[in-house]
Amino acid sequence: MKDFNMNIQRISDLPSLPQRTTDSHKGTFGKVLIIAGSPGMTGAACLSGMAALRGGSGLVFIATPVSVQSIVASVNPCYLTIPLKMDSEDQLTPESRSNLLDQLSGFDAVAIGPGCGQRPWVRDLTLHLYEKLTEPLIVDADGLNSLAAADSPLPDPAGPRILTPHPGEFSRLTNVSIKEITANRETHALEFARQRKVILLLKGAGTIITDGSRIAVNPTGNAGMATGGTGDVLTGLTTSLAGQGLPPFDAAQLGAYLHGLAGDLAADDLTQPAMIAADLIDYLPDAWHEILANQTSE
Ligand SMILES: NC(=O)C1=CN([C@@H]2O[C@H](COP(=O)(O)OP(=O)(O)OC[C@H]3O[C@@H](n4cnc5c(N)ncnc54)[C@H](OP(=O)(O)O)[C@@H]3O)[C@@H](O)[C@H]2O)[C@@H](O)CC1
Ligand SMILES: Nc1ncnc2c1ncn2[C@@H]1O[C@H](COP(=O)(O)OP(=O)(O)O)[C@@H](O)[C@H]1O
Ligand SMILES: [Mg+2]
Repeated sequence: MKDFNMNIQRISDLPSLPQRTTDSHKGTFGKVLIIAGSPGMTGAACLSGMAALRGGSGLVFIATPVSVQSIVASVNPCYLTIPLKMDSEDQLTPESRSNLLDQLSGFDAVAIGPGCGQRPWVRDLTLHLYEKLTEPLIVDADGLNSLAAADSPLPDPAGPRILTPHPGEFSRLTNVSIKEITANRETHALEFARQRKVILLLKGAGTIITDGSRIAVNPTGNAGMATGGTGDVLTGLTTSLAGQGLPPFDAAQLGAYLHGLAGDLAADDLTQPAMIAADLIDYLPDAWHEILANQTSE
């Protein structure tokens, strides 16, 4: 295999950041939608929504089941929420589905999966968005499980797709064992991205980002991030950057870098055992400081 490794040695190797001119307004930095959350897993929705805000999005909407909408809305006043109403078959009601789909073209990027649970509505919506959405779609967690459970082979997507599995989710997607994936991460990641025409962000120590030809191995992050919710944070961050107009590969690469850098800064202050996913959000400003300072100095 040709050596495509593009390890980020210097911050200037990173993709260029969205520029903030003095006359910018919240519409300049993207309006994103995150379809996330369910009873018992509202945290995933809140974490990804807050991460998208700290990623620099102008507007963040969280579409979540109406039964948990007030819980999700209560955690942070800066994102908005859209209620998802279910019928007796645990599918979206026709009104709720059309209301959501009618709004989609107004978003610059969409994410689905964090904390959704493996419900009929999640599978239906994930497969519909995966095939039809023309805007960038980030698929994580139960969105990935929906793709993995699909009866027929996945169609070529209508727009850019960023899939963000950990090895367990990737094993379900590929029917390759976790052991084999872990032993040959780059090979399996490259092949999947090339075959499915998507950006694959394979999480773990040394997260891999590939579009099937280019490949980058993320140098930031630490084992303190092995705590529930950190993947949900990455989904919000990646969606935010894609919503700000970064090409999908760059959004995934910069998202992973920022995410891991926030994790490293959190670990320095809080120790690896004591840090939690919410700390990554609190340390994103410091991570931005480091990246922005280096971008101007180099
Ligand atoms: N606060 C909230 O609301 C939170 C909500 N969350 C939501 O929970 C939902 C389920 O997501 P999930 O990742 O927790 O469970 P799942 O998809 O079953 O994967 C775990 C399995 O994969 C295996 N595995 C192997 N390698 C692995 C690796 N490197 N990293 C991770 N796992 C690895 C692992 O192996 P084992 O532990 O057996 O060794 C285990 O068998 C999802 O919607 C998510 O958004 C969470 O984000 C947490 C906070
Ligand atoms: N040992 C580690 N070193 C670096 N990063 C890690 C390590 N363990 C976990 N991470 C990162 O933490 C995140 C875990 O994602 P995920 O398993 O989806 O968490 P959750 O679903 O609980 O939010 C990924 O971004 C992964 O790269
Ligand atoms: Mg996850």
